[in-house]
Amino acid sequence: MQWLKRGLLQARQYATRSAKHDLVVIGAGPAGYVAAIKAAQLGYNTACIDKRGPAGGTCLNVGCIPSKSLLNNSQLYHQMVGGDAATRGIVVTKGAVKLDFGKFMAAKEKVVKQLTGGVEMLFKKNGVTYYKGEGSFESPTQIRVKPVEGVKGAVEEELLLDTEKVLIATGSEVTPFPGITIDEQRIVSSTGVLSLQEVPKRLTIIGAGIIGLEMGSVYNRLGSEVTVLEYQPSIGASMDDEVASTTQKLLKKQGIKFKLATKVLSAARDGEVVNIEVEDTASGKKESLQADVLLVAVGRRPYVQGLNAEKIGLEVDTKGRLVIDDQFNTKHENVKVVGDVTFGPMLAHKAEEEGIAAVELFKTGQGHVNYNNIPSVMYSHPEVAWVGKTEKQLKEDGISYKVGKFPFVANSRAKCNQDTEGFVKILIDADTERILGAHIIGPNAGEMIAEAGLALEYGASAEDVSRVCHAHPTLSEAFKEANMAAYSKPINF
Ligand SMILES: Cc1cc2nc3c(=O)[nH]c(=O)nc-3n(C[C@H](O)[C@H](O)[C@H](O)COP(=O)(O)OP(=O)(O)OC[C@H]3O[C@@H](n4cnc5c(N)ncnc54)[C@H](O)[C@@H]3O)c2cc1C
Ligand SMILES: NC(=O)c1ccc[n+]([C@@H]2O[C@H](COP(=O)([O-])OP(=O)(O)OC[C@H]3O[C@@H](n4cnc5c(N)ncnc54)[C@H](O)[C@@H]3O)[C@@H](O)[C@H]2O)c1
Repeated sequence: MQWLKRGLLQARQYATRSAKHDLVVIGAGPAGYVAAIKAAQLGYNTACIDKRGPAGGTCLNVGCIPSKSLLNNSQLYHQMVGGDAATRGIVVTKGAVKLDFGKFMAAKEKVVKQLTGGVEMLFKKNGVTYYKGEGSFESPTQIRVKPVEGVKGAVEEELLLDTEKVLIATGSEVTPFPGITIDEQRIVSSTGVLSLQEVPKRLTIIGAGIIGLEMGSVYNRLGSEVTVLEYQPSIGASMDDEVASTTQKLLKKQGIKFKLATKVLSAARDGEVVNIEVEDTASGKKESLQADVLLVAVGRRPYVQGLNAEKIGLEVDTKGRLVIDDQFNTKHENVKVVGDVTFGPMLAHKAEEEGIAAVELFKTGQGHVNYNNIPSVMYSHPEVAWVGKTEKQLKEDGISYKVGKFPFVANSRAKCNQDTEGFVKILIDADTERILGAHIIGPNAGEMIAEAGLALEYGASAEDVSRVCHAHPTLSEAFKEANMAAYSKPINF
């Protein structure tokens, strides 16, 4: 009997604990956490798994949120020390304003902690079970949760979750640059650049996309000599061409140096210095550069490591994205995929919309995301924001269009704010005058683009927007006037 007792005890020790849920969401980033909350609200017994520990994914931990804290506070600092305060009659005694870089970084960490903690509170409030651990497929209806070393609050032993439905939201990771080793000290990714120990004297950035330009703006304002190396002949990834060239002009005026059409041949750390070899793609001329910190920001790629997606035969395309149909379905009818790990722009708000739509599709069979109406915002100063079609896309699609433009220099609020750089550009269908795209470079462009999104969603014409009473004096009057310019004439320019 003694041996039987011992055997039973051992079996109990080795048996994997299990739990049952209606829906398991893998990943607690903007796609996953929003989906999990929505699912719980719709009555599903929902679990969410994340191996990072703190919820919120890339966006809250090492993306949108920390970068916007640094952008906001560096702009404030720059306004005080860069002479801007003086032009407003605010006297800042030379040397009186100092940067406490430790506290500057602590402010960023505080907001990250508040928001990631906030998500975990929302999980509790809505009855979502949160497992801190790595989720992997055993079968389409069984997910194993494994402990993760070093993660506070992680599950202590493996769990097996039985579930009816699974939503994959495992996000993305930094795209490596072949031959360049990231040490997150001197050669950093977007994660390392958010946590530097000091302001580098020389910061070189590979990639003039959104991360490169946002982080370049931060350190340029703090006093670094910033050089951006870009393979393409223009900056700003998918921006409208005219907006991209204006953005480059303004960032150059702020002190950022650009080397476009430039191929990076190699980069390696030598003690405290990073040596970079580049080549001009037109002339073939080679050049050696030195930096104190090198940021590699050449994009992000889908992340499926540890998911065991192959065990259930999920398809991955040549770019590493999990393949789905237009309702987020994989080959298994109970497994859907949303966010950065699948098709579409890698943006937090796109991921959130997909999370909600996928859960609604599970529940009711109805759910939708309008991919022609996903805004993009670059949080530089001035901000750059756009939604809908660019001129280039309209030309490629053979759609005839009209352009309405209005500069902020003619907007009274921008004048009061002494912040007049940039313009609003509206693209409308030449026949119907329906709005097809909006492109804004200017103060608060990121807020203003929501009005364009609303107009686009409801099929508004430029005249519809122009006949809506906009408060005076506001920056949004520039949006109204650009619409007037598109179908008729503006008043103030
Ligand atoms: C520096 C930077 C700034 C950015 N700024 C903005 C911005 O201002 N606006 C914007 O819209 N977008 C921004 N982005 C992009 C944005 O962060 C992403 O588009 C967004 O986070 C994608 O959400 P997601 O939920 O799909 O994936 P993620 O946020 O990447 O979340 C995926 C989560 O899944 C977890 N996970 C992965 N595999 C497993 C597994 N097997 N088991 C358990 N957990 C797993 C990961 O730990 C991660 O927490 C920024 C990105 C960066 C890097
Ligand atoms: N404000 C925001 O919404 C925000 C902020 C940061 C990041 N993000 C998202 O994060 C993702 C990643 O951002 P990112 O800036 O790394 O990518 P990105 O795609 O925006 O830009 C990458 C840039 O690197 C360039 N590049 C690629 N290979 C190169 C090479 N070998 N040499 C030189 N240049 C090269 C590309 O031409 C491009 O201009 C993007 O999808 C972006 O949407 C969004």
